[in-house]
Amino acid sequence: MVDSFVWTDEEARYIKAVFRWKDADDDAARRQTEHRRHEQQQQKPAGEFRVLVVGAKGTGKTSILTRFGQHTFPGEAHYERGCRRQVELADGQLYTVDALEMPSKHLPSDPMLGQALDITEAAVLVYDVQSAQSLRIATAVAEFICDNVGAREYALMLVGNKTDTHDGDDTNTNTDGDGDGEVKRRVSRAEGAKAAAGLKFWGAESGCCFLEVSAKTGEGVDGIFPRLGKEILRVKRANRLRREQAERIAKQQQLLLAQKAGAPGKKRLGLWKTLSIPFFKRQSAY
Ligand SMILES: Nc1nc2c(ncn2[C@@H]2O[C@H](COP(=O)(O)OP(=O)(O)OP(=O)(O)O)[C@@H](O)[C@H]2O)c(=O)[nH]1
Repeated sequence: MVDSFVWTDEEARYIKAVFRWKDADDDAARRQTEHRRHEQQQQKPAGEFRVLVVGAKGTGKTSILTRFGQHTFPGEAHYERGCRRQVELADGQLYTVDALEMPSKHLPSDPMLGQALDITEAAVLVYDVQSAQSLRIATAVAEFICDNVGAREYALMLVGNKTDTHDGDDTNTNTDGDGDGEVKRRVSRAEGAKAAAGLKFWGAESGCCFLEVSAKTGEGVDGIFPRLGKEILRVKRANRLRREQAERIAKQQQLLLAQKAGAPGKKRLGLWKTLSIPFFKRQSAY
């Protein structure tokens, strides 16, 4: 077979058999995936997450949602400003994610952002790794959210998009503004991670979650919502524990007050009770 480019009948049969086997293998894998998808569709989701996707203009919010919802990069024909999809968390449970983009033109409007916060329980803050300004906007939005949600449970995630635009170097590669027309990474992964760590939110010791992705290649995008879902559950658990602890303390205080009120030496008996006590016992009743 090595010496000749013409296969013998036996070789041809062998090759065909291998390909058939490969096809069968692929078919089995495809059937398994479809079966799993079907099973997931039948499975009742354990819950639902309502997520706001927010960030400066052109950071790739629409592209991320399109990649997440339709597994494509938006062309001229279709794009997503909101989508609904199920994700599986690490514990194997399915959750429905309802993700909604906040158009960047509404970003400077506090009431608009406030309304969007009211109907969501988590936000993905998107910045473009080619723009330090977009990271500053994302952190400013995070601070606005922290100030506005108050005691309400809310989760955050910082996402650096467009990682495909650099050559894999993790450092800040172009700050010289040499005008060569090529846009490079202006925010290193370390800077993004540091910004996320600085966003202390809902008792997260290490700051908010952080991820770098590329909506164009799809890298990392599928990790956003399962990770955020996990964070939402953590925040909810932390809030429930906080509430339970506050209730426990309040109960203990009530008990202490009740004990204090019920402890004052001997009680003075009413007249009727006093008269009903035999005479020889009355003295000791006072
Ligand atoms: N190279 C690259 N380009 C991207 C990526 N994501 C988005 N873009 C491009 O960035 C531009 C803006 O993307 P959009 O998804 O429209 O950004 P947006 O944040 O929704 O924009 P606004 O709605 O205008 O705020 C488009 O030209 C996209 O093709 C990415 O991961 N890599």
